[in-house]
Amino acid sequence: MSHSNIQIFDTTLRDGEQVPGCKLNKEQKLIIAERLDLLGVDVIEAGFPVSSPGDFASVEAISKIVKNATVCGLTRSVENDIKVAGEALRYAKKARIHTGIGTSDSHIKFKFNSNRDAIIERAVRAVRYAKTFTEDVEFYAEDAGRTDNDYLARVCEAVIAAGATVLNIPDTTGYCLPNEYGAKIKYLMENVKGIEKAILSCHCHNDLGLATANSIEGVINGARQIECTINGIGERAGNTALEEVVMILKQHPTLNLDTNINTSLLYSTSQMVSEHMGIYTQPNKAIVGANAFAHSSGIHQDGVIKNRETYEIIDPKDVGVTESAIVLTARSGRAALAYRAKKVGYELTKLQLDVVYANFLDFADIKKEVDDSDIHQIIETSTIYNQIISA
Ligand SMILES: CC(=O)SCCNC(=O)CCNC(=O)[C@H](O)C(C)(C)COP(=O)(O)OP(=O)(O)OC[C@H]1O[C@@H](n2cnc3c(N)ncnc32)[C@H](O)[C@@H]1OP(=O)(O)O
Ligand SMILES: CC(C)C(=O)C(=O)O
Repeated sequence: MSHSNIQIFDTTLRDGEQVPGCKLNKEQKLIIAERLDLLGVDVIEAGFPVSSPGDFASVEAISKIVKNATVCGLTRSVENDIKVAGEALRYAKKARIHTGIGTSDSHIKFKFNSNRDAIIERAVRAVRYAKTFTEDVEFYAEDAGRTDNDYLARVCEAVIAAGATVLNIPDTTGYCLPNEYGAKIKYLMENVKGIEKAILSCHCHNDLGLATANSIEGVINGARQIECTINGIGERAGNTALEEVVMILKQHPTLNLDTNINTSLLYSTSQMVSEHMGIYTQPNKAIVGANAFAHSSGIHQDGVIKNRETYEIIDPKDVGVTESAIVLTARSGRAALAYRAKKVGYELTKLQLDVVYANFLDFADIKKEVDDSDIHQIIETSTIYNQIISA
């Protein structure tokens, strides 16, 4: 079976930048946009042009420099938002306007004090107007996760008829269970007239820690685009993490789903975004966290030294990490100590290792991590040091 391509829509510069305290200036946005283009994302959501003169200028500047990806600007279903986005995107080689409106009963009642039919009319008007600036118009049905499927299908049909080519089905509040989100996508694939003229997109939030799982269920059920951010940053608990969905699809070839991402740039891109945004990445973060390829317990270390695959499903080089780390702690065993001692120049016999290991445990019990200089000290202060160096 041939593989289907999943489009990666990166929204680090838009939804990612909605994180409190992580303002980026134009220069930083340009650096990140260039890197995303190199990484191989298909779409860069560069900002929300009507929101401020600074964001307009950033989207315009990004449009001028991006070579391969489509550059996208977000709008509400408001004529002036769309006009301003069209202007900001006018230099892009490939431009997309992303417009939309809330479709859940909660949004319709409380945000818009409106009704279902009127919301469809506003959606259609927005898409038609966006089409006067670019052929590539994506529509988001905000809070689709809590929108009932029949009405959502009606919205989708109406905006496809108006010319939308991508239908974004956001789980805006991160509410859906993976099977529910997958079933929603399946329902739309099976019940929306004209669905063959558009692709469905997953935009999932992480309020319950399900953003990645939901996005994967979405593409398994027929969606062909995932909206995500580097390190999963984004509004509240964040968005689907780009590095996670990309590596899931790569590590599970039986899903027959591919992306265009150059995965060897994932780690350095994560570091770059974290530095510019001033947002620290948790050490246990999947794929790009400092501990993602670090082993500190003896049984695991022994396995990894014998064969990396015993405890690693990803080759660190595939994501741009040079090598796995064997971290020495009080939970480490002899195999790990011998491995690290060899790296700093000591080839220990089995007998020598037993003696040095006893010394090591005293040391490790009072230190969080035993480093290279500690290893020298442990060996130099051991009773058999002379025997080790004369060998
Ligand atoms: C789920 C998401 O992530 S959506 C994107 C969220 N990102 C942002 O909001 C960042 C950019 N936003 C902004 O800069 C500002 O909110 C602006 C410029 C868009 C609007 O600012 P203001 O005009 O001052 O409005 P404010 O933000 O207070 O309220 C939002 C208004 O937009 C309306 N609105 C919200 N979403 C939509 C939509 N998709 N389509 C049409 N109108 C909408 C609200 O109903 C409200 O209108 P009201 O004042 O008539 O009640
Ligand atoms: C604007 C839309 C796509 C969004 O960010 C959401 O619904 O979470």
